[in-house]
Amino acid sequence: MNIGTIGHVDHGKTTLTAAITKVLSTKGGAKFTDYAQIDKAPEEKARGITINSAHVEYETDNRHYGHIDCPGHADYIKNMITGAAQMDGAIIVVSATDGQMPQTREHLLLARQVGIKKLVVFINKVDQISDPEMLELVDMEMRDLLSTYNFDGDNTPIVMGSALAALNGADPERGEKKIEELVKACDEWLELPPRDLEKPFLMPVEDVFSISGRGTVATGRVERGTALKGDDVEIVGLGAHFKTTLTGIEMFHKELDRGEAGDNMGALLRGVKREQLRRGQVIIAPGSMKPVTKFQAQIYVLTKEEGGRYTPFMDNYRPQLFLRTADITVGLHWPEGTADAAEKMVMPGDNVELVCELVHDVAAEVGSRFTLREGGKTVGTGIVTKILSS
Ligand SMILES: Nc1nc2c(ncn2[C@@H]2O[C@H](COP(=O)(O)OP(=O)(O)OP(=O)(O)O)[C@@H](O)[C@H]2O)c(=O)[nH]1
Ligand SMILES: [Mg+2]
Repeated sequence: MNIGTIGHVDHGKTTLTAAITKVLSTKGGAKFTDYAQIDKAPEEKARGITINSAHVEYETDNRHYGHIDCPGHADYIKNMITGAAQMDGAIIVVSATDGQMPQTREHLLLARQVGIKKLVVFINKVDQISDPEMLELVDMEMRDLLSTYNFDGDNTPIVMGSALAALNGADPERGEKKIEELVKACDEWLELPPRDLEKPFLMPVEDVFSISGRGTVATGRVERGTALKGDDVEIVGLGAHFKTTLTGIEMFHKELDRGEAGDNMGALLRGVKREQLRRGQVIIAPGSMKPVTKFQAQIYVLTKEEGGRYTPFMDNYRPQLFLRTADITVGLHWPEGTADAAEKMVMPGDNVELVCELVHDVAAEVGSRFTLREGGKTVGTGIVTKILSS
């Protein structure tokens, strides 16, 4: 399971990450990764964007966790939107001395936008607070805030402790014990995501061939789910929306009965003409996704250092949108009701919510990720947050 620490700058995310590895290392479930090793931020390339983040791993009695801690606020935003740090759950860290702050809220919103369903809260730096009523207040406010962003504010586990004490091996009541409590809360409250194989079948069409005497074959890499020879499937996107039957599955020139997530396969489709299929469409389990032409999305606009634009853009900016194998011109607009929409600019480095109007329909759903490109370079990356029209 993949998790990570999120929350306002300086509230103790990195200290907590180090502390978790320290406490679990004494039980043999982790290799201790000290603070300085985490904040060294090894560079990684993900989807054409450089992303600074640190990955650690640890194990509890019942789970293996991959854990991501990012060095800076902008990195969290990029990570969450690009999916470079695909989190199935997260620990939101909030300092007892400050309470909730702007990035506490922003990270909660983003967590919701990228589809994280459950969180665990760690109220940190309790060693600096002597008034128990203060802590109660932070607890109450966090529950309210969670509910505001559609998380389960009433039942979300909140653990109060000191990451620094745990890291330094001081004050086990506020330190080590609280880390154990936190990890237990993660084990019990955070839910494992469905495995790709259990999801409905989806294969983006990469290429199309006709094979004389047999019919039309679409090739691509299965993104999720499983398909069996003889299954009903649906073709969606670029003006198409029809049902057919998967009459053959081919891999490495061999006929097979089954294709699944991760496979590169050829799909032989009954009664389909070559002209009916195009790169950019998807072959899916019937009814599992719809064609859409307009949606709202959370978008991160790359800086020039990241290979993005040098200049801001305005309403109705029209780059190319790449979603799986599809490549479609899109008009970007401020959501309805935005004040001064005609003059408002989007700067490189911004994280914005915009409406995307496509010139052709594409199969998409809430959570679908895409990139925006212009003149051969990636200028932005986004995730669909709301379908507006199909
Ligand atoms: N008193 C006290 N200080 C703490 C505690 N946890 C962390 N700190 C201190 O708070 C400061 C910030 O901690 P970090 O772990 O770097 O915070 P962060 O959230 O990772 O910060 P950014 O990555 O910059 O957003 C450091 O000086 C830590 O030593 C704690 O439990 N008690
Ligand atoms: Mg940090």
